Amino acid sequence: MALSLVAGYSYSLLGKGFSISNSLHNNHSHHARDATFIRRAAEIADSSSGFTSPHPNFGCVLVTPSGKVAGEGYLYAQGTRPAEVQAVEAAGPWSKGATAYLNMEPGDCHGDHTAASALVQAKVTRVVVGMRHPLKHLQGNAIRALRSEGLQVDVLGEDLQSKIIEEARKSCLVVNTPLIYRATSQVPFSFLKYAITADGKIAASSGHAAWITSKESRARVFELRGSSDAVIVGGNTVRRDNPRLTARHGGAHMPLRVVMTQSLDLPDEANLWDVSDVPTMVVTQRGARKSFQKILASKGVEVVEFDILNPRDVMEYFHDRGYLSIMWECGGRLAASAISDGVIHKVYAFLAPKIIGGTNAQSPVGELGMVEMTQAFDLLDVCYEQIGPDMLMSGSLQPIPDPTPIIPSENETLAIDPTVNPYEPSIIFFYKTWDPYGAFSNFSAHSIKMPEENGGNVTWSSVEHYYQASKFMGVSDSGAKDCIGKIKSAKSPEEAAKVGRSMQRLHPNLVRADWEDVKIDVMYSGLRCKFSSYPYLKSMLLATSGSVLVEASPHDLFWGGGREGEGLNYLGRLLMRLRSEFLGESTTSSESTCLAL
Ligand SMILES: NC(=O)C1=CN([C@@H]2O[C@H](COP(=O)(O)OP(=O)(O)OC[C@H]3O[C@@H](n4cnc5c(N)ncnc54)[C@H](OP(=O)(O)O)[C@@H]3O)[C@@H](O)[C@H]2O)C=CC1
Ligand SMILES: Nc1c(N[C@@H]2O[C@H](COP(=O)(O)O)[C@@H](O)[C@H]2O)[nH]c(=O)[nH]c1=O
Repeated sequence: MALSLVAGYSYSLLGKGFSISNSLHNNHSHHARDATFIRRAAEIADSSSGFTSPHPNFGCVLVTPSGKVAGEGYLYAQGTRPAEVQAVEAAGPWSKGATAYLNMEPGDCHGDHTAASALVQAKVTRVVVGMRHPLKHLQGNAIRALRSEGLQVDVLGEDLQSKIIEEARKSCLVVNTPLIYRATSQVPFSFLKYAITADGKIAASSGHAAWITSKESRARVFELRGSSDAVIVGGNTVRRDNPRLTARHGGAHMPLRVVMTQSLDLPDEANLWDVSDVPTMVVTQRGARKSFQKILASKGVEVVEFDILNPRDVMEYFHDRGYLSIMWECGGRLAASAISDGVIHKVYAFLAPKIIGGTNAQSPVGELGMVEMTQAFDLLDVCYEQIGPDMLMSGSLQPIPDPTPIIPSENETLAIDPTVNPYEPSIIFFYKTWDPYGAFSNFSAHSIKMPEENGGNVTWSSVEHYYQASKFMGVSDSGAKDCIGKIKSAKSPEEAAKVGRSMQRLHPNLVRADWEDVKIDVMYSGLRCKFSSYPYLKSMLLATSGSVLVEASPHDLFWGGGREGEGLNYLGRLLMRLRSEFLGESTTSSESTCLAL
């Protein structure tokens, strides 16, 4: 049973040990109680930080009418089971009549096994939502769906308003700051981290910087790296420090390592060129040192050229790549350029109790062109924390953008734009699961049941799990079976992709010999199964009729469309083929190998 009914205390199965005493409960207003549990939902929403790549953070706390926590859940990664589904399972019969506290409105509310359907089926009667989903195409949908099922839905800042509620709402904004940036600007959330001496230097005048801060501070830096999609340094830092930039924090997630360099005058040998565990990307000026670009590519380093290399264009590119959170770990020159471009949103300054002196020793931010103190940027929401002998000061350069929506009226109808010709073929882009049409992605949380060679059948958590595992199928080697097992038990599609790709690279002998010939068919059978198993997905696909479907991956030139349309877009093509088949337009209807779930 998920609930411990010790008088005045509650305890969740997740072992996180959260409780609220009856006396406290009795003494607080309803707002205080709602605020407490919303804060808790926001707190657990961040539980996967450092283990998976940044994604929208969802937490759910189910509370009985007497104020006891019956179940909790959080989203582990994109494409995994919703927080609400987990909380309802943990609460069992205690869900009935309970209040669900959600830090953010759920995204997907179509079909079964979604956050909304789980709450409805479990007979939850009230839902308190910390904030509406900030992405426009998802905003309000789940709230409307829940209300239409008769649940009372109270949204903080709309249905509930007070100082204590506003503070609780802030914790919801903070835990999804990167997503809010994605919704409100064309760049990911970025933070600048640096280590300085007490006299404000990031290195000695010689350029030597290892180390300014303590082991404890550097351990915190590893955590910050682990919570990011990418870590960026400039060319000088590579030449001077030969950094590794890995997240050695004990979590599973490793960010992409990025070097920004105009000259591409980088060493032939560097720690960052070892990509056996973590990928590296070099972003540079178009045409820079073509021969060195080839050397880097031969080592497995991705090189991306820009017409004019600058932080803003790089961040816009990273936004298109679906990244949510970026850490800048560069020196003062690049930091100043990024701040001037307006792409740095937060600063983490680690201050060590040391003096190094030196008139030529660098400071963490180079020339910004300011001449009077009144021009200085004031940091907002500043926090101070002692870490070992050092101090960490963090603060925002800009307030978190306000995602407050214009609340759509109940009977609002979509205005028709007369400039749009409905007969003109349009292009529908899809990529990350939280994008519009994100359900088309292989990483979406739709399990599929596929037949096995021995006549049985297997359920795969996502098309990506099935696709990656297929690389090793039919190979009579216990190593190949191990790979399949590891991919099958991967906790998320991104983990399945990581395991599959690294096994393929490290053990090419375990990959089926005909993989390159069959991979498109394998993908097609997985997609066919997915869209046949979920009627609402099939309808969604059919509704795109007349539009070209493109996987908007700017870097995958086989499955995706590429940055400038140079990709082969096989994923989009297969979906269009499937759509034709469903529409009965295709004469080459393939035999379905999918089993009903
Ligand atoms: N204590 C700390 O927290 C840290 C200290 N350091 C120290 O800082 C020093 C290096 O500092 P610094 O040279 O400022 O840092 P970086 O090397 O991080 O940044 C400057 C370099 O970035 C590249 N770059 C690309 N685009 C731009 C752009 N638009 N504007 C500016 N630079 C761009 C250039 O590389 P290219 O020349 O290849 O074209 C340029 O030389 C080293 O001594 C290092 O040890 C570095 C990081 C953190
Ligand atoms: N010197 C300095 C930092 N420097 C940063 O760390 C990088 C080295 O990372 P790695 O090779 O992974 O250990 C280096 O290039 C620079 O970006 N960081 C800190 O927290 N404290 C310090 O004192």
